[in-house]
Amino acid sequence: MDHTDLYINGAWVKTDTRFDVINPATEEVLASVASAELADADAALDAAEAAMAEWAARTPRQRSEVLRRAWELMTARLDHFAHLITLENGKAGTDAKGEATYAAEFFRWFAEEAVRADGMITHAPASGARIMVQHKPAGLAVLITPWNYPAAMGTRKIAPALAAGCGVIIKPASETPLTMLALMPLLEEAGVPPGLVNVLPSKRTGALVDHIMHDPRVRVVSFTGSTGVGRTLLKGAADQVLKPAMELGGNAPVVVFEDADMDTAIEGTMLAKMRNLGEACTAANRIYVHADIAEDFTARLTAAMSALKVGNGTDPSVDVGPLVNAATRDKVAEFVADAVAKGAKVECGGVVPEAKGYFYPPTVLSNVPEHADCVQDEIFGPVAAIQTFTDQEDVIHRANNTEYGLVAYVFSGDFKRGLQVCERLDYGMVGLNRGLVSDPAAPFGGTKQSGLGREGGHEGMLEFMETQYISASW
Ligand SMILES: O=CCCC(=O)O
Repeated sequence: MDHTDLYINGAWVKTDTRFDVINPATEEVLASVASAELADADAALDAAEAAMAEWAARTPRQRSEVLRRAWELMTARLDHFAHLITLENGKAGTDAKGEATYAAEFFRWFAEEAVRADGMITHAPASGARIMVQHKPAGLAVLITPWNYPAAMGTRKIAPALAAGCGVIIKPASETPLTMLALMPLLEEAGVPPGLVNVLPSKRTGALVDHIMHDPRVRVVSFTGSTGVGRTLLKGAADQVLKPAMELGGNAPVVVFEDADMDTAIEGTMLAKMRNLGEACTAANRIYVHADIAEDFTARLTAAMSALKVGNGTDPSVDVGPLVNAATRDKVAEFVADAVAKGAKVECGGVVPEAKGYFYPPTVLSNVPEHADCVQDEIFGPVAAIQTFTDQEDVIHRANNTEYGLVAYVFSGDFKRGLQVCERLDYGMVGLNRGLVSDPAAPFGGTKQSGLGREGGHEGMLEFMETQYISASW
């Protein structure tokens, strides 16, 4: 591996302490990576502060052109990034290429948004003073990214921060720091000045992030990961009253009505379930199928899941790679064992293979009871848990009956009915006759315990900006 050290102020910094990154398909050590300490965080903060002063003073068009170049460069190197993603995360080649493309697209989208930081000027109704509203870069941002999308969850934060004029410090997941480190030479080549983007992998995540969040120069904390860690970060952010952007857990329901087109419903459910082998906060977690079509739906979903080839993601014929680590694989196996003990039927899969690697087979469970753990919590793996319903009001209630509110999916042949149901679902995003909502041009984010703020779309850049209002007379 070429880039395994800290990246601070445009330079590679070695450390005494290092940690191993494991290939989930082979369980072998892939690389030994530098682990940042608090002094490294201080150096990164100094570098980001200095670089941001010059970067924020550039015109929006100048910032936009650097981001556009980053998109061009990454698009030309998708295979390189996809390979790295597969090596450290495990996901299959098609998933990895999809992620690399998605990741690059955030640079293009925010290159286009950088020149659209709108404002407003109007008259105060009573005093007649001019009300002038503009958006300014918020300050330094700390970005904490997860292992499930080592590239895309980083670029979804870096691109809007840079578009807004902010400097950043990234703490990538300890399981998957290599992709983010490999992105740094590309950003240099695109014209990102030294110090503006710094990457600090670390085994001391909690202490490091807490230290950074308590530096008064930091104004934004942006995190993607579990709700539990999000709550801890929010508590830490409160001390400095940081702007939080939190993309947290999900428990996505899929509702398949009796009037749904079956091909669309199967294709959409497969995508919602198996994109990223289920290791996504958007993954279908509870599949509610109308009783009249449940038998047919279950048989067809089982056939589609059974047809997927499991193996090392570097093999181009493989559809499903390993899960990221043993703990994730074991948790998935526990969810299945719990559901079966409570009455669920295994339609396919459900057995951990003997071979090396953190593999879990695509699995379909039918007759899953509402009190099964996999209905209450995020599975984060390739397990489709099917339940049935007969009444529309009942299924809306069950779909909303969770502390999470990230994404839901609805399948119905009646567009009016589908939209009416979508509007009654308490979720930040809903897919109607689609199993994919993620799009750099759309505001990604959830309600309730699924988080605060939005990434992508027009809203994404505003997370890194402060609104300033000037009351003027002239
Ligand atoms: O897992 C979280 C995000 C996935 C996505 O952006 O589609």
